[in-house]
Amino acid sequence: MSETIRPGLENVIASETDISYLDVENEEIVLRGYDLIELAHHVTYLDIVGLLLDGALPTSEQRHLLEQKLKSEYTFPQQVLSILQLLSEQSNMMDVLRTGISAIASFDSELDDRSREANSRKAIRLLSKVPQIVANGYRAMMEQPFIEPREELSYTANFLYMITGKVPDKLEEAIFDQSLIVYSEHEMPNSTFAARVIASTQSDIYGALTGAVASLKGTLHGGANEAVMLMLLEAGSEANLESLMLKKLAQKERIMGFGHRVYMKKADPRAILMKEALWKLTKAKNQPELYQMCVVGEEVMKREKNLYPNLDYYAAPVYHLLGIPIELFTPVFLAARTIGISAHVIEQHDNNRLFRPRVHYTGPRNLHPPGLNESQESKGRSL
Ligand SMILES: CC(=O)SCCNC(=O)CCNC(=O)[C@H](O)C(C)(C)COP(=O)(O)OP(=O)(O)OC[C@H]1O[C@@H](n2cnc3c(N)ncnc32)[C@H](O)[C@@H]1OP(=O)(O)O
Ligand SMILES: O=C([O-])CC(=O)C(=O)O
Repeated sequence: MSETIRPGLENVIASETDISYLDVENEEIVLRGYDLIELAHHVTYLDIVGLLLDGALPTSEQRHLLEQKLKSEYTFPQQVLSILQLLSEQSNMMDVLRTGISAIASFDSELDDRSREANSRKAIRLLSKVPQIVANGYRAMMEQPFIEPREELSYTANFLYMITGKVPDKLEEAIFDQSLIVYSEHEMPNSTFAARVIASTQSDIYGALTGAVASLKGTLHGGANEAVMLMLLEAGSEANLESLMLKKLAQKERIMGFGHRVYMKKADPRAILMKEALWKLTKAKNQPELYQMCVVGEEVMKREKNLYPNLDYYAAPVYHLLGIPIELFTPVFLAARTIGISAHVIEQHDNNRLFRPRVHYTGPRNLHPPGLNESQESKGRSL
């Protein structure tokens, strides 16, 4: 057995996949052969859903059918809403989401059918229901009345509407849609790996996604977008942000929204796209200070640590300007990533090999229970 250890499985190839690939050298996120950033400029989130689920970009007729299918699954079990209401009002919204996804599993009659067709149908159901858990889970915590999806709105506009209670304008909808695209899929991050590990036991797609939620909650992963916004609000101005960052760095703290296991010394292409989106939004909403503040933060980190922003750094202020509560930034990330994770679970089930790595053991050996002489052979417990 090879004894090479890669802590954090850094650079270890864990799977074969035809879903996506981070081509760091050429600064491209490859999504089923396309450049994700190019897609984000030219297609919608629903096209990405079709691409990830069926392997090809949908025609406009197929896109329409896909949207109809999603909307036909909007019905939501009242029992799950009641479960969400029973949770503590102090709950972290990712925990609420985790509970909600776990609970809706029991209402899916195809839960234990691992066929590609059934898995695809379950992915559609999840895409219809996860945004509702995000929006109504928050309402349950805030003791606000639940909100119903509106079928006359696009899938994306409805998601934002259910969160904010306000129908977004065209720019807000387009920028939110772009954010869902860039969050939709990213090769083998911790959450996707967690989902694939779970799916590799032949467990179901809901369980795999539930595990992925727990993974994404952490601040070294999806939780960073919320931490970024809290930092920006704490600073409140360009000058304060610089001094806050310098103080954190002097205390050897990590600055959320910077660095990345795969890109690390290169720009995250998605952050560049969200930076452009932030510029457009701050201009439309006449709030240039927020954009300027983020640019200063980026410059400080480049100068001090030679680190680049990741997607979470620029998605955070974008979500803030779209009126999304900070506690929902990471749940929205998960909702967008539901399609990517579903594609990975389907691929895992289609071509499965159980994940079961080994360890390099560093603990003691040859210990014996008290009272047993080292030279005596263990004869087992006499009962
Ligand atoms: C969409 C996403 O999920 S993207 C990730 C979102 N997460 C964050 O933004 C959290 C902040 N960033 C980080 O903690 C890291 O960059 C990670 C976890 C994303 C990647 O980390 P790793 O690949 O494990 O890199 P590692 O921890 O080895 O860092 C390498 C060096 O860069 C430093 N570093 C990395 N990121 C940061 C940061 N955000 N702030 C300060 N220093 C950092 C580390 O301290 C380390 O320095 P050292 O060699 O002097 O000890
Ligand atoms: O790729 C990663 O490790 C984290 C990330 O950026 C993502 O999941 O979008």
